[in-house]
Amino acid sequence: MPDLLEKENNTYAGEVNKLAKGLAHPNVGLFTHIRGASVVYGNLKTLSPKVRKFIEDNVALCQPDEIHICDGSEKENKQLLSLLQKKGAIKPLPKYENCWLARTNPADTARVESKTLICTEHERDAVPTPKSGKRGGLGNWISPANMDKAVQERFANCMKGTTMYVIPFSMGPIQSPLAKIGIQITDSAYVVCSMRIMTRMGQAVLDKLGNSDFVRCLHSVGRPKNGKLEYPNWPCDPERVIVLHKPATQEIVSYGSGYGGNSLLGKKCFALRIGCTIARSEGWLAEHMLILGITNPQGKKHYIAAAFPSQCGKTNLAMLTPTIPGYKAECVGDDIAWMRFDQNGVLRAINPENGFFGVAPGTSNISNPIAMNTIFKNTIFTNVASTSDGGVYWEGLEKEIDTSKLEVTDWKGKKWVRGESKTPAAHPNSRFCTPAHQCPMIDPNWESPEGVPISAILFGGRRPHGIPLIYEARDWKHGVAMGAAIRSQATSAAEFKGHAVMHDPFAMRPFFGYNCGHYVQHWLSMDKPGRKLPKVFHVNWFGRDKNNKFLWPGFGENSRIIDYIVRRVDGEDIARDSPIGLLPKEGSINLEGLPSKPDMKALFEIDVSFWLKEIDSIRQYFEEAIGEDLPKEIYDQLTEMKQRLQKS
Ligand SMILES: Nc1nc2c(ncn2[C@@H]2O[C@H](COP(=O)(O)OP(=O)(O)OP(=O)(O)O)[C@@H](O)[C@H]2O)c(=O)[nH]1
Ligand SMILES: O=C([O-])CC(=O)C(=O)O
Ligand SMILES: [Mn+2]
Repeated sequence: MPDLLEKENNTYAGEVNKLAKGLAHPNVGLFTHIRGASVVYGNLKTLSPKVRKFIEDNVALCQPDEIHICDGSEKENKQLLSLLQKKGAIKPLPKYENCWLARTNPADTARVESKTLICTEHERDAVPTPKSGKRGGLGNWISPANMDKAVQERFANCMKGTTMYVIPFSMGPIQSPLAKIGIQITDSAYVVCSMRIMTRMGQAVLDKLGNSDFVRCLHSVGRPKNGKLEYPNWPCDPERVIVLHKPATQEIVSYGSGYGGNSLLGKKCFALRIGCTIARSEGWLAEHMLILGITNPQGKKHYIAAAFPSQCGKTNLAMLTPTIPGYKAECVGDDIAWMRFDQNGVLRAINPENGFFGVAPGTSNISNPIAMNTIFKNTIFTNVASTSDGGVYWEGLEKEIDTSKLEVTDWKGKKWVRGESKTPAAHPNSRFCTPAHQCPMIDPNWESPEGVPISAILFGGRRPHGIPLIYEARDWKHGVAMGAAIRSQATSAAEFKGHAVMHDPFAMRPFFGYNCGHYVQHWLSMDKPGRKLPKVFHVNWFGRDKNNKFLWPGFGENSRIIDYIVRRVDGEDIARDSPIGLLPKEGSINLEGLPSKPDMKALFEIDVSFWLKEIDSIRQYFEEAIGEDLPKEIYDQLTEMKQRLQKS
């Protein structure tokens, strides 16, 4: 494949002139300049002085040839998609409507936690002080001077010969008082098209912004130091990847990766890492949580929010198809929740995103029919396999796509044969990026400016052994301790190998924007007079039996647990005490109609020796990773639980 990016005439203006005559934005042709770079798309006049200054500073740094100010229009989107296609960065999937496939450099397929840093004056503001030099794994710190250096080293002249895109975007519905605005600069059209799906993007955001401040986001896919691109279709610089956040000035800088979690800066970087620092100072919560609406057979509706680590079932639960009769589920969000108590003391949540960036493998009509009814139009797929009929394929679709009659090309672009090929067809962290409004069960209130009221919060993770299917916190403090103590098997969402059980407080380990201990303190501080605190639960869909089979059928059958939760919220007397929290009374989980009875004894067994060990390892982790920064109340919770277990 020739490196089209190298060619001078491959600039955006060149493309527009050659390819897209008549499609171009009215301002193309009326070139103006910012520091020598020509504005080839968009209207400089609509930019506030602050936005203009932000662009100017970064033009001076990155030295792009051209500047494109995104308006978010359909026309613009079409142009960029055809540009990406021409460059070989994406290919169309003609089996579906307006769907595209991107294959990344195989070295750029997931978030890189070790290269994700928080920049503060004092290290302790960003990360907890670990005991005696042990690495805590709860974030990485960088000093302001080193951040400046890292930026200079990577960004100086990094956009020479290319186009700089300026993306104004809103996290949250533009008119919501809970929404926040960012501007992302990037040199990737893939990022622009993806941001258009994942956020509210374009001119309307600039109109709303006026001359107010915004979160400053700078991104470049970068280039290796030697200038050689191993995968010209997917420029990146894996060796020098870095994702930086400076809460004090609300700045995000990301270099070297085009993969969503590192490059769509509205998502993890803004909505979680910077978001949680804003939330802390303004008294609310920015969380790695799905938001689900659930209406019971009597017509009463509740909303729940749930935090599970990456690849642990948020999207699937957010798109639940209840298997018990009379229940209706509706989706507000699948990954991030911004929540604040209103003047009536009700916790209200918005989904700051506008689309789903979901894990493809495992998604099927059996596991998640709702996702399957969402993703086959206007979607960008990344690192899935493709089929000779212009469709997509991944592990989990074996029963739905007969690959014996088709040729399959794996995520790396190689021929793949089921049963013969030794590697998976799709990358385990391959994703779909799809508009939320296409979801057939999207909640009528999903864009409600004031947010939806939250009745229950769930924490969970992948725990093969020892952790029951569901248990309930005794009170808020216990619930906060539950969140802080989340552990889960590693997945392919980040760079870790294997399935070791890792600690992941609040499912936020990769996403803390400030010291995790202070974060836990912030959660404790939510308990104020006059507030209706949600009930807190811990769930585990991933328990396994002796043969390593899942004990619980999961997916749609999780509605049986959601049913139990909303009945608890409504005050039903169906829980019993146990040393670890409240467990369902026998017979209180509706199992009617399940094709085979799960082993409820195994699903709810409380093995005292397991739990004593579990508590010791959690305490050890807290002491080593968070130390004195963790509030004493949380250590007390562990002590009390241990005493209860020892008495039982
Ligand atoms: N056994 C079992 N697997 C599940 C269940 N729910 C989800 N999974 C699997 O877990 C994997 C990840 O599920 P997702 O719903 O995409 O996870 P997520 O938390 O949204 O992931 P991120 O987008 O990385 O944050 C998929 O392979 C699912 O098939 C369940 O109830 N039981
Ligand atoms: O950020 C990403 O890569 C995708 C995601 O939702 C997660 O990992 O939680
Ligand atoms: Mn996620």
